Amino acid sequence: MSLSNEKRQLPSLDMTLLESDRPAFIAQLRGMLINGGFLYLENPPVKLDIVDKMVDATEKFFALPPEVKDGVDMSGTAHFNGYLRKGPLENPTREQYNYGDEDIKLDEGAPEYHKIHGTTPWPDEAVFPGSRAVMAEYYRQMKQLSLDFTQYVAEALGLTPDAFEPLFESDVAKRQLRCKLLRYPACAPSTTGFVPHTDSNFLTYLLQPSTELGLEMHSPQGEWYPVAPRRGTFIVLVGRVLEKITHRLVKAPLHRVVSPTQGTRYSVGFFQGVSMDTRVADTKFEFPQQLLDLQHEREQREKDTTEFRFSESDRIPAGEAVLNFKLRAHPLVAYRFYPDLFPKFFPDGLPAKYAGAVH
Ligand SMILES: O=C(O)CCC(=O)C(=O)O
Ligand SMILES: [Fe+2]
Repeated sequence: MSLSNEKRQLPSLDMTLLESDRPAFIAQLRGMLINGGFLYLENPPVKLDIVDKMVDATEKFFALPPEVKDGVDMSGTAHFNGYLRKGPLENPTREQYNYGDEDIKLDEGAPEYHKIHGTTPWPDEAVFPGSRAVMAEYYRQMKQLSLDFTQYVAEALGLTPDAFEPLFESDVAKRQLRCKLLRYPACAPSTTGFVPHTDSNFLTYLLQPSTELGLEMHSPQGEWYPVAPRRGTFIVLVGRVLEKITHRLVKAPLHRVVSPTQGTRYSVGFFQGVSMDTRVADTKFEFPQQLLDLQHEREQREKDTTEFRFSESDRIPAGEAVLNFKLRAHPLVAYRFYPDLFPKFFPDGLPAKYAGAVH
């Protein structure tokens, strides 16, 4: 039977429980990971003062003149950081800005896919005063949350807290983390702001600062339902890497964004990926039978009969899989920064619409 949206109870995990009743916190997290793969994280250690400053910085970024935003366009770097606009200048359906760790230096002889990790083009301090520092501080705090939360997830899945460490760069400074600011302007009803997808990474932490609805989850019964913004929370989502390394003990939830019809919706995503060199299909974890039983019950209930299989992209290093995906999506970056790989993805050369950009 399908639930009407009014009756739908969305999973919510209070981080203060970690101190007062850790076993209860871990048990609740376990249930939410196995059944649903997403949750509202209440009372996170990242406090409202930095969150509010981050939201202010996000709004200020998108309010910059188009030529400033174009000056930090993603197509100007090899690292998939910077500004990206979907749709025409006057009428975009989505704008986005990605940034990550600074001071990344490629090791001598590193494989080509290590280039996905690198610096971000920033607007000049003169036109964007103070905001870069705020964004760096938000990133620092989210990074710490992601390191801690990874341990809780391992524990919730019946493993030792550090069980997932081998998946990540041993040097914490080099971990695959990215922050993405999103702006969705008002559009005609039922405009798609972000197509239905599962996140490809390990875990995602979404901040939804606007009151506008937009984010929707797909229920096992096949309905889309809203996941409304709640002040002071993050929405944590399981990504496909976590789904795969657990052989689907947890599942990455399908979600989408419907554009607002009035007002502007902002969202800030913090994306935690595994090491560029991790081959997802080579990982091996032993989960307690009691948890595998819960997985089985979920699969029965949801009539989920598809067999778990790794795909070809799980057998290559995770960074290479990310690069392959991104190069297809960003022909100009492929052309400018990955000339050896470019012909593999674009045997007929640059698509015509980019011709003007390379002369
Ligand atoms: O706009 C949002 O809140 C979600 C965006 C999203 O799903 C993504 O960037 O993967
Ligand atoms: Fe997503």
